[in-house]
Amino acid sequence: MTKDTWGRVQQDLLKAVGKNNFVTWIEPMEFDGVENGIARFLVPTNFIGNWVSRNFGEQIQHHFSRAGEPVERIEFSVAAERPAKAANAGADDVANEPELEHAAAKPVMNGHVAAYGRSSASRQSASGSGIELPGAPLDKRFTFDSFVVGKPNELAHAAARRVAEGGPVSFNPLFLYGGVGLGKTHLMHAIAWHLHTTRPELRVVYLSAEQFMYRFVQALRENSSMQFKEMFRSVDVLMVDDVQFIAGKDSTQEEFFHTFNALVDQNKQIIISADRAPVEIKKLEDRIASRLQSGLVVDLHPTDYELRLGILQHKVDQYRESYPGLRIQDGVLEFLAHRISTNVRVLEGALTKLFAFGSLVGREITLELTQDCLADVLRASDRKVTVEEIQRKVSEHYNMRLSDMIGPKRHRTIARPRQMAMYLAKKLTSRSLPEIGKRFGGRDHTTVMHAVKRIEELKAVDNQIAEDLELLRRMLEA
Ligand SMILES: Nc1ncnc2c1ncn2[C@@H]1O[C@H](COP(=O)(O)OP(=O)(O)OP(=O)(O)O)[C@@H](O)[C@H]1O
Repeated sequence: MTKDTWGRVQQDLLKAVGKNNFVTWIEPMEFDGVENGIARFLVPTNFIGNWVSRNFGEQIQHHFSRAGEPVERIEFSVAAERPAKAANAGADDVANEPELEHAAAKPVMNGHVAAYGRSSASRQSASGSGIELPGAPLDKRFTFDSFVVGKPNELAHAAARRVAEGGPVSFNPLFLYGGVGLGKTHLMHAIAWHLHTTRPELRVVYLSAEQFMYRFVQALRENSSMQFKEMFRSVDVLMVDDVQFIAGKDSTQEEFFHTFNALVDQNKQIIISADRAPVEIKKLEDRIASRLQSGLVVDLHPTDYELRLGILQHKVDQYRESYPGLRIQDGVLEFLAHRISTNVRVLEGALTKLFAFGSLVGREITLELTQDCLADVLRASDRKVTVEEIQRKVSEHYNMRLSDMIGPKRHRTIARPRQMAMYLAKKLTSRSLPEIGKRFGGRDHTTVMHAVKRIEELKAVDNQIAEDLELLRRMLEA
């Protein structure tokens, strides 16, 4: 058995698994020979070894047989750490992002330390290297207790709780995604607070992807990339918010990728959030997208009426503790939950404004007062997308008749856009499945459910559909 055989096997694998997979998974493996039917490889991390074994093991065996060297088993061992990256890496990321130039050059504020569990002296020192653990401050209000659970967020909440409660790592990473203001950051902070109380010995770091990049670029400028690596690799739980930010920033992505692998390898928990699913993040390297999907991916759906009402009631209860005299007329919260369906942040803002106004004028908050005080917010949320608008835009886009959206035709050229319109209706409006079904010619809610699931599957594999959806979404939300 010679290295040439491995060369041939590699060529076959390249054809079989495609260039991206090949570069990400196969190329980093160093062939170490075959002995007694066992092919041995050195890999940079356990994570890569496990992944290759699970996903490409059989193919590798198959191609060895074809090359005349049958192997019964493949074994991986971890090679020594790779040399540090070139010192000028990362410069492009900043150059691509001119407004960051200034910020990246600034030292990261001390106030941004969010490492828990050690005394402040040891907090300063990750693995004894005299470096500060990075992180953003946590919002005291963002706890599990203050997170209201409803249908649209129950899965994300359950997953976050499971991670916070610890135990054997069952899904890593946890990837949370959803539209603006739906509670991603709140859930991440809640995990951090929970861990802080229950397992104070853990080093938990929460930061935005943007801060990750600042730190990285700063480390490169100061020639301290080794400390940077050590620092991030010494944490027990890493949370990175708004990861879509690193899309298109090549060196930061690369560094993030290595940090990610190193932590997963040590069975450390990673929690990531983004405004969309990994495959939908443009300019994110495939290998990163595939790793981000390798754990549990859950989305926070747009809120429904019940959840909004629950959140409002929760806020009112909290507010009552400080202002016992607060009086709200029946129906006001229902009115707000019905009228403001954009996102929770807007809903909260509206309520705060209303409370402030109510306490200023010292009166009961009536429906009339609400309408006066929140006229601008209510007008803005009137501009929300309707199912009818979605049907119109999708039919225009696919050059079909609007009547076919609600008609009985089942040909794919009509059925597929109809499914896409149902999917968009579910994602962009607060209508329930039966309500959407009704607007599509009285179809059953299971038909809508099936459409949503089908489109979800298709957009992961069909670029055209993913792009069309993105375009339509942008036009509708404009
Ligand atoms: N289910 C919920 N219960 C209580 N408050 C919530 C809930 N969901 C969101 N909020 C509140 O709404 C506000 C926005 O939430 P958050 O910042 O977590 O959103 P996000 O998804 O991270 O948004 P962005 O994409 O803008 O970062 C916060 O004040 C948060 O406390």
